[in-house]
Amino acid sequence: MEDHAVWTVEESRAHDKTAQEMGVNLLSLMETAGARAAYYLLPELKGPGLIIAGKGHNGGDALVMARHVARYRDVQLLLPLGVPKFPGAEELLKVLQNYGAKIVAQDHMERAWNQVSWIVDGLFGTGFHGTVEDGFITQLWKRLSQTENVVYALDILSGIDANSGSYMLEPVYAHKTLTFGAAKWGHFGYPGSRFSGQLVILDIGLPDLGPSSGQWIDPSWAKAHIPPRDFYAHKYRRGRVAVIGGSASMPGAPVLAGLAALKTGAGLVELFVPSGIVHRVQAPTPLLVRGVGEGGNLVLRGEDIEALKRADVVIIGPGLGTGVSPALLETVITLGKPLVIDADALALLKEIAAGPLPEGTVLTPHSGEMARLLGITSDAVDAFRYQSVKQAVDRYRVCVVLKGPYSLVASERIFVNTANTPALATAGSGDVLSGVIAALLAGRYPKDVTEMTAFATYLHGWAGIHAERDQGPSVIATDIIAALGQAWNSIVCEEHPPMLPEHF
Ligand SMILES: NC(=O)C1=CN([C@@H]2O[C@H](COP(=O)(O)OP(=O)(O)OC[C@H]3O[C@@H](n4cnc5c(N)ncnc54)[C@H](OP(=O)(O)O)[C@@H]3O)[C@@H](O)[C@H]2O)[C@@H](O)CC1
Ligand SMILES: Nc1ncnc2c1ncn2[C@@H]1O[C@H](COP(=O)(O)OP(=O)(O)O)[C@@H](O)[C@H]1O
Ligand SMILES: [K+]
Repeated sequence: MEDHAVWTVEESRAHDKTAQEMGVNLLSLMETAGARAAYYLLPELKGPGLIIAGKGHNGGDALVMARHVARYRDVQLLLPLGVPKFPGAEELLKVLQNYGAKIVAQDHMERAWNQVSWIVDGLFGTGFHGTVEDGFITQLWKRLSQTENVVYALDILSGIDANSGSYMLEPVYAHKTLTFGAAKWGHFGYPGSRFSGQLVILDIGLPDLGPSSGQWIDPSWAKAHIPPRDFYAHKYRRGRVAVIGGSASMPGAPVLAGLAALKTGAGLVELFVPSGIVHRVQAPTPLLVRGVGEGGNLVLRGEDIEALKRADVVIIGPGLGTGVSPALLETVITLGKPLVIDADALALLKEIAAGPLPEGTVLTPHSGEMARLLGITSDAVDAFRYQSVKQAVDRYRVCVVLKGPYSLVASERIFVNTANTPALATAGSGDVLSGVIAALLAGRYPKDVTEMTAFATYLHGWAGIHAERDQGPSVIATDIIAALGQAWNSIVCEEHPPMLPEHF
């Protein structure tokens, strides 16, 4: 059984259906889900509480949970959509009342609210779709958004679309989400991830259906994917990275990418920047710097191309600026080297004829760059991150990283980066990521590009976490580079990043 899977709604239903075909009846699936949620939560449920149950199976889980919790706590049950519709629901309701749980009438909701200290949301789960028209539910969610009580969500906070993370109701911040079988894409999408709180994955004995659409990165997975080191390597064997970028207004970006690549373990890094800015990037660093073209124009000459051919991986984009001809990218593609296409080079990609990109290439767009690649708005990318990254993989047939909190690293399967901190939201942080990815891909060991890139995003995330531990809110991109050493250590020690999903 895959331990760290992420499922679509369809995958979740397939597990449910197969379990039933194998002879586990629906009521016993709900029994396991509701009981596991109850006994996980009981130690932290202080005083009386309110459980909200909907009319589908998420409501069924809530009814089971209510019965188990009622043995130890005062439980009130709210049924905003009436009695659940599945066979056996009436009996579940009777039994939980026998155990002492009380059903609250809708017009007594306010009184019940004032008597409780925790609330469990079992209104909608993976079956939620569309918008909410029901006036009472809208009012209930408004009330919930203002509550100071602790809110727990069963499977997924009601109103979050489990395939995307888009959300339709008033903002409600769950303290924890107890999800069944595996995480869902909606837990990592936007704004779903904001409202889910700590994600707890409860094993409810569903069958193993093989590899899923993706997985979240777990510390043990990361440790197992630390690239091996050759004790006898010399700098030319550790991997050679070229960075093409820089412009009068952004001379620092290729330097950040280059330093990050060196610090991640590339043996040698050479920057290819417009001749006119060479003097501005020759800081006292171990980077080689080559001026290319005339003044501010970045045009590759024959000798530059020969130099580029010596690289194992070429990063193109950091600080490139907008006035560059798409022919530059076309030329670099003809080298056939694995590329990390970042920042302004992603805009060039949209303009060139769509031929196949070199094997081993990685695209690293943030939402805005992804929006331009796909010809949609960045709001649409944010609302459908899982779908957007899949679309980009289908179009370009290479590994694509959709950056942002819970970055998605995708090819056929999708990895979710679990090492996150807002400290990474600082100018140049993306340049650092492109350097980290390129250095890991340039290392000469057997590798899967998507797995290595997923590892790179996790390492970069950990560097951000350490930079924040050292610098508090004053992290800048060079602090992230400086913290890469500590980041490796955290991975070796299988340290847990903040808000890592828990598994029970
Ligand atoms: N995966 C597994 O193996 C297991 C899964 N389990 C649990 O099952 C859950 C999925 O159950 P589910 O399919 O019954 O859907 P659920 O989320 O309860 O809601 C459906 C109801 O909501 C309604 N509804 C929807 N949108 C609406 C709207 N906008 N406004 C108003 N109403 C709306 C919808 O109405 P309809 O669309 O049919 O008119 C229907 O009545 C899953 O999250 C997990 O908790 C466990 O029990 C055990 C194993
Ligand atoms: N709130 C956040 N949580 C986690 N990671 C973040 C957050 N904000 C930004 N990041 C990460 O920081 C990097 C920012 O990249 P990018 O936007 O390209 O920055 P820049 O263009 O300034 O270099 C990405 O790796 C992104 O995933
Ligand atoms: K729910």
